Amino acid sequence: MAVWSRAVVRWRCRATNLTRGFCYKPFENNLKVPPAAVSPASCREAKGRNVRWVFLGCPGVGKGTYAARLSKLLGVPHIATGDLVRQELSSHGPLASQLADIVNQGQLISDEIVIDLLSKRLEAGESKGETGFILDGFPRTIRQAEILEGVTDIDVVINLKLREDALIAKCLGRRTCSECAGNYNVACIDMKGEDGKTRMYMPPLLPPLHCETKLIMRSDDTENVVKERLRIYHEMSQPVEDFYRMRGKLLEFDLPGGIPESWPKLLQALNIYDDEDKKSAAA
Ligand SMILES: Nc1ncnc2c1ncn2[C@@H]1O[C@H](COP(=O)(O)OP(=O)(O)O)[C@@H](O)[C@H]1O
Repeated sequence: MAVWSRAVVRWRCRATNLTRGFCYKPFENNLKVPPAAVSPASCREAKGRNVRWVFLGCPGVGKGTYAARLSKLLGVPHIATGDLVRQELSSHGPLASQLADIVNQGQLISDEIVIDLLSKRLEAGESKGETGFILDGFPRTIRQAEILEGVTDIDVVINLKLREDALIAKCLGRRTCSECAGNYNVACIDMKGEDGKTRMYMPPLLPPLHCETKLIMRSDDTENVVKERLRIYHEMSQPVEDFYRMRGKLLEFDLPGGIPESWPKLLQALNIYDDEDKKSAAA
């Protein structure tokens, strides 16, 4: 059976399991802010819900950062297709050299391959008893969105937004510790509010001393490749925003600044209230 058919069959089988225990009602409107699916909840209550959330947004906007924080807070897996692709690249398996060229040119890998990688990850999680997920970097094409919609009920799609000059600076400032895999950002963004744009201040997220000498950059975080990824995002992935907007699932979130400023506001937008808010924002 072709990779594509196998992937879809797997998705279809999994849908039965993933939709079991589903707590949120799908939205019944197409308003800018989805109300029902994010009914107010304390962290403890929210943890009991098998959330099926998706993060959309341009490269560098912070999908990984905020998805990882929510994943920790709500106790659901954070699944980033970019990470799955990078794992495949570092495995030096049969797909690796084919994928390396595509990723390093800032292009998207085929829907078939990405769905196959994601299906395997979901299957592995399912066998460990995982329910719910926060997807980051998927879907990125209308075809991917249609497949996902066909197999599970996504509750909320969080569309993170940031001005383009800040996105480029953030991608170029990204660093990962080669030892502990911690993610940091050495860029200090302080952009003036010209041409109707609001001032944007994002402090760097510096590594601890013991990571400083072990920092590496992603091979696709060079200026030309970042610009190409942004172009591809506008062409291929922006229509996905409309796909979810029309279904009343899109929660637009303009990042007001760095993590300390944005995190509490994101929780507020998601209707999650947390006595520990201030503590977690500062962490
Ligand atoms: N859903 C997807 N569809 C196609 N390609 C993907 C997908 N997710 C990740 N990739 C590939 O992996 C690369 C890295 O993804 P990611 O880490 O999410 O990057 P970004 O910082 O651009 O959001 C992408 O540029 C693309 O080549």
